[in-house]
Amino acid sequence: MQPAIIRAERVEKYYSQPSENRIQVISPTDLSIVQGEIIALLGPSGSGKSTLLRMLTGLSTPSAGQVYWHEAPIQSADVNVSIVFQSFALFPWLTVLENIEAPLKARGVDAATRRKRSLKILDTVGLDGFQAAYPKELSGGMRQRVGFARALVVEPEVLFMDEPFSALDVLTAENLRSELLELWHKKTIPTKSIFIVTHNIEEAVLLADRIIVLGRNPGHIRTDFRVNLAHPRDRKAAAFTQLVDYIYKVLTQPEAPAPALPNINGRRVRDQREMKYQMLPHARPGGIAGLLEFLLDHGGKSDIYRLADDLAFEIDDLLPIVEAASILKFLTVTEGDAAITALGTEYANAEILRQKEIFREAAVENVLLLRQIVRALQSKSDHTVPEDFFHDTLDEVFSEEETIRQLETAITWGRYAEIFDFDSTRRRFILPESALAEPESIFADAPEEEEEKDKQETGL
Ligand SMILES: Nc1ncnc2c1ncn2[C@@H]1O[C@H](COP(=O)(O)OP(=O)(O)OP(=O)(O)O)[C@@H](O)[C@H]1O
Repeated sequence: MQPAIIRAERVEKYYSQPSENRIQVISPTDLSIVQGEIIALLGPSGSGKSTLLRMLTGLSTPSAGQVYWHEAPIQSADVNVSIVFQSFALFPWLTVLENIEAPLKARGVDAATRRKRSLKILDTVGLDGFQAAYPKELSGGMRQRVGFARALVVEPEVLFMDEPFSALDVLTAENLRSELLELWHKKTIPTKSIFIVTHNIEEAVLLADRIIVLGRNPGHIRTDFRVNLAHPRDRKAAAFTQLVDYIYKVLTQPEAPAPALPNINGRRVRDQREMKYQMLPHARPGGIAGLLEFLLDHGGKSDIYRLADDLAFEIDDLLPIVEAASILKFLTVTEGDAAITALGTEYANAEILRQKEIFREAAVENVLLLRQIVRALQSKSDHTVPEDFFHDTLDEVFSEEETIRQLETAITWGRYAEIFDFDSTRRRFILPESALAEPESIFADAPEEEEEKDKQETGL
């Protein structure tokens, strides 16, 4: 799976009651927020949506389990999130501009920078001209714009919203929703993920890339699925109403197991919790070769943090390279140590052409996406396949942004190792002449057996 920005592992929440000992509000729950997605959290009143949101932001500590921020325990991490509340939660005694500046002031940002950043975001959310107004002079919609501006001014990595539109009239809510989507899709805001709690099923289907529905007594995830509909979404489209109906069914049958996910446009909607698709780390073959050569020159084994220091790499830049080398079985990682394997040693010592050959065999054997590309190319009489074909498969598992990155990495690896050619004008994969001569040689086992095994492992 894709690395999580925030990951909740078996989190639970209990509250003490004067009459009883305690009540459980959330039962053990796993949930990850990854880059590039808008998640909508739906559920009946009292199912624990706000409680879960507060734990994911680090505002509230789970009674059991742990929340991680970039894999570090959230309580000790430098968390960069903001929350937009239903009630706007503005300071009535401060002007619009001062309200927006407040979180920057709390973070110790100097006055000149505060002013500059606040004016810029004020402009982005359509509040120019209102900087000197007080909240009570504003309509609900304008107040919530201030709420958005105040949340966005700190450039949060994850933007949380707790029913942000439910105190607004229908038209104002619609207007703000589409403006938010525009900021997100045009990347006007650097926010990497949005998590929105809502009661409104249509709002969830309009906005979200992924929808989670909670059940109650105690709160638990009943369904968690990806919404693969292009934007702008049409409320009247069959696929849209099918999803709305499905969620409605889940919510109105609280005691029954969640009904089966529907088929949308001929494809079954996937439960996110079933997804086991391999995530390709974004490393270049040159980087992998460089790492192996360095390891070989330094005794073949090293602590990964030490390695980052020695190479003057940020750990976050080194980890994908280590992971890629590990997927290819060029090295093994145990207890924080990376150790080069016999295959890795052979690769590091080989001449360029032999290196490509070793990489090709390792990549096709160990990387599912590359295997699927080769298989598709071999099955086509013209030995070409459009990129879109794989885009659609990956889209079921990854966000749009990650899907593009997965394909970019696969193309880089495939081209380097001469597994396939890629026509970047027509966005098509092409089987090279050399593979055509020996079509089966690229698979260790018979293709059908391998294909069956891949399907069983990934469900795709
Ligand atoms: N501080 C608290 N002390 C005791 N119980 C609490 C506390 N906060 C929340 N609860 C209880 O936890 C349960 C979940 O509350 P929460 O507000 O998270 O649900 P919700 O799904 O967000 O509800 P709503 O949709 O009505 O906002 C409710 O039964 C609520 O009464």
